[in-house]
Amino acid sequence: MAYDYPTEKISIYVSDDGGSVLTLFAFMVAAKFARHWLPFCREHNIMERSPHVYFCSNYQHPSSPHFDKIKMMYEDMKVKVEHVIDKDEVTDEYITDHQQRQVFTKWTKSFTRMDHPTVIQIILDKSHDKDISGRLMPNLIYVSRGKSKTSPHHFKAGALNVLLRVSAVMTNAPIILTQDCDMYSNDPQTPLRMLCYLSDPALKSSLAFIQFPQRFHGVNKDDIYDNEYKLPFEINPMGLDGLKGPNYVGSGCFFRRRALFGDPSTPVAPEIPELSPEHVVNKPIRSQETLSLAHHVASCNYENETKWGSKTGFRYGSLVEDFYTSYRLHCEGWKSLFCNPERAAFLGNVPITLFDGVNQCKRWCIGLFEVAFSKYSPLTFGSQYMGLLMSLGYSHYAFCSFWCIPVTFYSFLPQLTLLNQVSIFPKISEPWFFLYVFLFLGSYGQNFLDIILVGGTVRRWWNAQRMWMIRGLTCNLFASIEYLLRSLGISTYDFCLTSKVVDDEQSKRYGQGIFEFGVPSPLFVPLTVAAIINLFSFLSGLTGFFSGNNMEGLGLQMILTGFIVLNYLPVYGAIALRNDAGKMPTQIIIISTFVSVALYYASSLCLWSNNDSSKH
Ligand SMILES: O=c1ccn([C@@H]2O[C@H](COP(=O)(O)OP(=O)(O)O[C@H]3O[C@H](CO)[C@@H](O)[C@H](O)[C@H]3O)[C@@H](O)[C@H]2O)c(=O)[nH]1
Ligand SMILES: [Mn+2]
Repeated sequence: MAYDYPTEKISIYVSDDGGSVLTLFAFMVAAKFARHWLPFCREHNIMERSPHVYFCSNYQHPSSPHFDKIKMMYEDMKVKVEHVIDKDEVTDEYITDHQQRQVFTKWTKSFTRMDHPTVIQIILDKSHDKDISGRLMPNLIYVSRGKSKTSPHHFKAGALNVLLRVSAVMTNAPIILTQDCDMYSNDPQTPLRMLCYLSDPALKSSLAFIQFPQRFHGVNKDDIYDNEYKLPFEINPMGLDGLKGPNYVGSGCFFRRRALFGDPSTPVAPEIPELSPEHVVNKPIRSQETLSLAHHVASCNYENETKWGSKTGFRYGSLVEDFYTSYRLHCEGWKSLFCNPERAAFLGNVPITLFDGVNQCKRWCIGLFEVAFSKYSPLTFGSQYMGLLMSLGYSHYAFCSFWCIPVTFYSFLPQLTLLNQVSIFPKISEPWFFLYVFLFLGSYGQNFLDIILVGGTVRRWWNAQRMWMIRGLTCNLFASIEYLLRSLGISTYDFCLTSKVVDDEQSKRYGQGIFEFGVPSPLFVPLTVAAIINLFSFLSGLTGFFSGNNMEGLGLQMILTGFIVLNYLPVYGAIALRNDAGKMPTQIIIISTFVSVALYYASSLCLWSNNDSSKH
């Protein structure tokens, strides 16, 4: 709302997919505060337009009565919202007028998160609502789409399509910014940057969207979980920008509305003319007609037998609706652009526990598999419609979980054979030895350069490569198994939201750079087994060397195992040295020990019988 842009041209649609009366209440209170906040930002030319960030930051705030007053208002607003959240209901004391009471009556007894009618509430209307300086305010509209247990809701893509339709009926602006609930705008000038591109006549006809990188606040010093994901959010998009453009990453992206309705040359007409990007809205948003049409297009059955999710709007069929939508747009012939200004345009939250991080990654990997093995697979369909390089770019993501295969092999095979003193790699004297060394140094060297060149540090690189290793045995592995089970019809999956809850102890440990396990989840078993086997294998190798056994040909295995042990130091700490709530849960340690011992015996049996048969 506080962008440096004519306010009467901005409309904000807030999607509350959970349908919570508390969210609506919070926005009503926030809108009141905005009447003071917007003029305050303009007058003092403030860069931090998120009040939370502004008041938390340590900048030199002007110490004027004006500042103190607005800070007090902000605190008041916060207390009000927190109070209502604690009570878990909007009590009468907070309802100021009849109109508000009217809205809240929509939350009847039968209203649940998964089953409720549409609620659309105009909180601010740019044709009447003014701020305290007399300027008109942007539209602020709360939308909670209708839901029923019997109709599919398609997760975030479904929510975005409802916003597309409701906004078409009410205001139909040609440019749309999508923004996640856990992100905020960090630069009031962003719309101007975006307009430079979108109004360029040379680009205009085929430019579908402009993607700003996902950047984050609150990442700890060395980014222990590689939450910044520099590769997919910053490094790769720069490369893709030289082809058809970066993929959409779900947030911080400006779309041309037209791009969601057919390819650049042949528009796909929506089922009612009011939804067409060409439609000119000529009724006030509060008119009965507009409101009832808006409710209609937001209802849970509206999409039945329409092209929504297949030919128009955000596409359905993958948990990574962002990736999939931009993939289909690129196939249709649209282009995109990457805009990466020095000051982050948007900043978001990161998961602060390993469990949340790998779970988020697991959802992405499953979603990517859904694209990889769909009839629109980037390898077959993609290479036909957008060229080899672009389709390789998309395939590289779509199939990324396959990393679990080499990572699993390299985490167990050299170690188990080392424990049994069997050599599997070439000896130092053989020429093949240098191929291994070259491949290892080459891929690690490239990754190192990539990260350093975008301003990363050596420690950040180290942590990023460690997380790659950990993801191979957690999210990549489990995503592959779950995808397989789903394909066989054994299970289904869900969009597990990334946790937005803040636990003080967890935040503290995250701040200190301590790995947080804590949750007794099967996700951690392969990782723990690998940690145990690598440690024992490395120790047995060391004793072998020092006691003068014949260790010829085991050098590479020793180096690899030592490297993995070094990477797993935080895992050993979590298993043996810690006592806080974030340590490795005892169940996981016990199960993993059993599995490790079993693996060791199984491997010895295999290798002995092999040896025996080769002697015969
Ligand atoms: O059924 C749903 C599920 C999610 N959301 C919204 O989707 C957004 C992203 O959800 P979040 O839990 O924050 O997931 P992340 O893993 O952090 O999201 C990343 O991954 C998603 C794809 O899986 C992208 O859409 C996001 O933009 C990207 O930030 C949030 O605003 C949610 O409110 C819905 O509206 N309805
Ligand atoms: Mn998120």
